[in-house]
Amino acid sequence: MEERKIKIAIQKSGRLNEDSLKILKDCGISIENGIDQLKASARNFPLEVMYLRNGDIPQYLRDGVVDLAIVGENLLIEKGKDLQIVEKLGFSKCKVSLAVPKNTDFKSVKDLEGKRIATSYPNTVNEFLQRERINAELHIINGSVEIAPNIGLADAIVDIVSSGSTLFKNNLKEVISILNSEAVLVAPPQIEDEIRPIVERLKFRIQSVLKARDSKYVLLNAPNEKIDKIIELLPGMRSPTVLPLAEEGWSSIHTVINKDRFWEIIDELKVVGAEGILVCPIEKMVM
Ligand SMILES: Nc1ncnc2c1ncn2[C@@H]1O[C@H](COP(=O)(O)OP(=O)(O)OP(=O)(O)O)[C@@H](O)[C@H]1O
Ligand SMILES: O=P(O)(O)OC[C@H]1O[C@H](OP(=O)(O)OP(=O)(O)O)[C@H](O)[C@@H]1O
Ligand SMILES: [Mg+2]
Repeated sequence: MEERKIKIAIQKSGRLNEDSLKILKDCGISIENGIDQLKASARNFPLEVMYLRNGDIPQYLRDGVVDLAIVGENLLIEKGKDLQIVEKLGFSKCKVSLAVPKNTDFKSVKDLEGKRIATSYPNTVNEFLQRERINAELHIINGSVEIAPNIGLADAIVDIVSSGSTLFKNNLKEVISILNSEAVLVAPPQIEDEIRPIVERLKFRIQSVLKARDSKYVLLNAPNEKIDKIIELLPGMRSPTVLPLAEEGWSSIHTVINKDRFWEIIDELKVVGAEGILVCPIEKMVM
């Protein structure tokens, strides 16, 4: 009997497409490429990719057309509250924010009372307005929401903000951040027993890739009398590796450092006497 494959939905084109395929590739899963194709099979993993519109994916998951998907977390808040997050993926980070024309004197959320808000995310906005006990009029538009205030269609907008340059170009300012989002691996409310082991295998690989993306492998040399001080500064997976150098009285120390704390630790290491510091990317980290 042929092994059951899991079907994963990836955005057909747009913000999530490239990084979604990249994370699968980094998991060692090679997919025959073809953006014009609707689906593609992995050569070395029981997985089939279906290229779909982001906005359609929640319904495909519920209908069982696909078993998993990569979408923006903001989409779940908008139309996928019943779906479950299997893993947060760390890319496509953005906010869903309320913005108003730059020259608007906006003091608080109360200023929205009776105003017109343009958005592509009506459920998210309605939930926000209810929470804040505000009545406002929604204008649902599917794209280029940021031009709505300039053409007189709305007093405010709610849309995705990342660098802020779209707001800037349209003379708008962000006044309230409603939620934060990043790409997530999602599943329907119930994962079928038959595919659960494959989902777990994929999740394990993704976690190894994400941990590696967050970490650097650091090698350095130090005189033996400085080793204790240096080790105090190093987190490491368990504890750092210390190896003798050919030169008497010196050692090489190897460890793993989280990229967020990286420069801070390197500066401290130099101060206590580390030399010849090498920093290397890590491909996978299996814990
Ligand atoms: N500027 C951005 N920076 C970072 N992430 C973003 C940005 N814009 C959108 N995203 C994230 O990527 C997801 C997909 O956005 P994109 O604009 O590519 O597709 P869409 O128009 O929502 O969907 P569809 O595939 O249905 O056309 C969003 O839900 C959001 O999570
Ligand atoms: O803060 P920024 O970095 O400017 O990003 C925000 C913009 O990015 C998204 O649009 P996208 O470029 O995906 O185009 P779309 O409207 O066609 O989806 C989003 O809808 C905003 O318009
Ligand atoms: Mg968009």
